[in-house]
Formats: sequence, structure tokens, C-alpha cells
Amino acid sequence: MDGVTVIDHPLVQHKLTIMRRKETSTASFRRLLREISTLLCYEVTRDLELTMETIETPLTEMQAPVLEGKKLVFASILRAGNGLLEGMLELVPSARVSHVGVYRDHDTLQAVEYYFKAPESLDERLVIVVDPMLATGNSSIAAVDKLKERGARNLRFLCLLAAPEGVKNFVEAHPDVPVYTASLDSHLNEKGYIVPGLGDAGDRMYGTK
Ligand SMILES: O=P(O)(O)OC[C@H]1O[C@H](OP(=O)(O)OP(=O)(O)O)[C@H](O)[C@@H]1O
Ligand SMILES: O=c1cc[nH]c(=O)[nH]1
Ligand SMILES: [Mg+2]
Repeated sequence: MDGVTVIDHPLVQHKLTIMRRKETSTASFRRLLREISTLLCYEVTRDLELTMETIETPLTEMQAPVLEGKKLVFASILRAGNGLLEGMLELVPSARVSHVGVYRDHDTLQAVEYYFKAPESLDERLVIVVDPMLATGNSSIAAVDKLKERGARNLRFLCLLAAPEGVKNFVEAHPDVPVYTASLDSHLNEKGYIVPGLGDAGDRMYGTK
């Protein structure tokens, strides 16, 4: 599908299978989401620019590549996005963080915004928006709308599972924002859940069902 990269690394796929299993406990689900997020972070940051810095090894001076972590913003769509955020911050501890509070109304499936906080100068940073689920796309579209409104120009969207319907909506709304996912699932059911999916990501992470 255009605009989408499926991260099919075997470790990602294996961990995702365990997460999908209905008998997987909240504790295991949370641990796996943290593990998988570091692997996804590795892929979504694969082509980031490095700058050269002069350093001294015990033997000599050299020009060595460094990543300017503070030029990166991880934008977590609350609540479930925080499950991806944690592992990503382990890999890039100097990244800045934005929290975008959006939940999906159960009846209308529309996104309801309730919180927004972001660092300054979003226009100078790469913003990686994270949420485990891209279902109808309403939440991620609203989150990216808001980030763009505050100046973000260079964005990527990272999730665990995406439904084709949601990807289509997202790519139509934000053709400039590439989508990365561990799986493109089959479809949405009548309640807007991803099939085969893994259920409600926030509830499975936090045990709130
Ligand atoms: O693509 P959509 O159809 O908008 O659905 C996806 C959204 O639904 C879930 O959040 P939810 O609303 O359950 O909130 P939560 O993270 O607080 O549980 C998920 O984490 C996404 O944010
Ligand atoms: O399948 C879905 C759809 C939206 N949100 C979830 O957590 N799961
Ligand atoms: Mg949400």
C-alpha cells in the first residue's frame, strides 16, 4: 500500500504474535510493547541524518558521527501511545516529547481532543507520532492536524497495527506523513476494531477493561 512501510523484522513479528493472543497477561503485554517499541524505533530512525564531531579516542583524534537527539520529538497519542514512547526514549534519551490527548468516542468513532503539550520550534524538528493502533485513522489524523497547527512540518507516524481503511484515510489527509507499522491487518469490524487485531490496546496495556 502506498505511503506505508511494514516493519517485518522476525523479532517484531514474533513479539506481535504473542501480544495478539487473547490469553497474554497485562504484564506481558506491557513488557512486549516496550520491547517491540525499541525495534520499531530502530527502523523508523534508520535514515536519520548524522553530523560529524571531532572526538578523541585513547589513540587519536577523529571525526565521528553523532545524532542530535533533541532535534527529534516523539509525540505520543494518549493513552496507548505511551507504551511505544517508553522504549523509544530508552534508545533516544535526549528526544523531546509531545503528549497529544485524544480518545475515540465509542459510538461515533470520532476523535475527541482533551490535552496537548509540545516543545517549542516544532518546525525545526522531526516529529515521530506514536500510537499502537491506526483503526479509522480519526485519532492519528486529529493528532497530526494539531501538531501541524503548532508548526510541525516534518512528521512520521509509527504504529503497531494498521487497518487498510485507516491508512487510506490517513494518507488522504496527510500525504506528506509516511506511515510505519508492524502489520497491515485485514479490515475494521462494525465497531471500528481492527481485525484480527489485538483488541483494545489501552485496555490491554493498563488492565482497564
Ligand atoms: O484510528 P482510530 O479509529 O481513531 O482508533 C485508534 C485509536 O483508538 C485507541 O485509543 P482510545 O481511543 O481507545 O484511547 P486510549 O488510548 O486512551 O485507550 C488507539 O490507541 C488509537 O488512539
Ligand atoms: O482495534 C482497535 C481499534 C482502535 N483502538 C484499539 O485499541 N484497538
Ligand atoms: Mg487513543
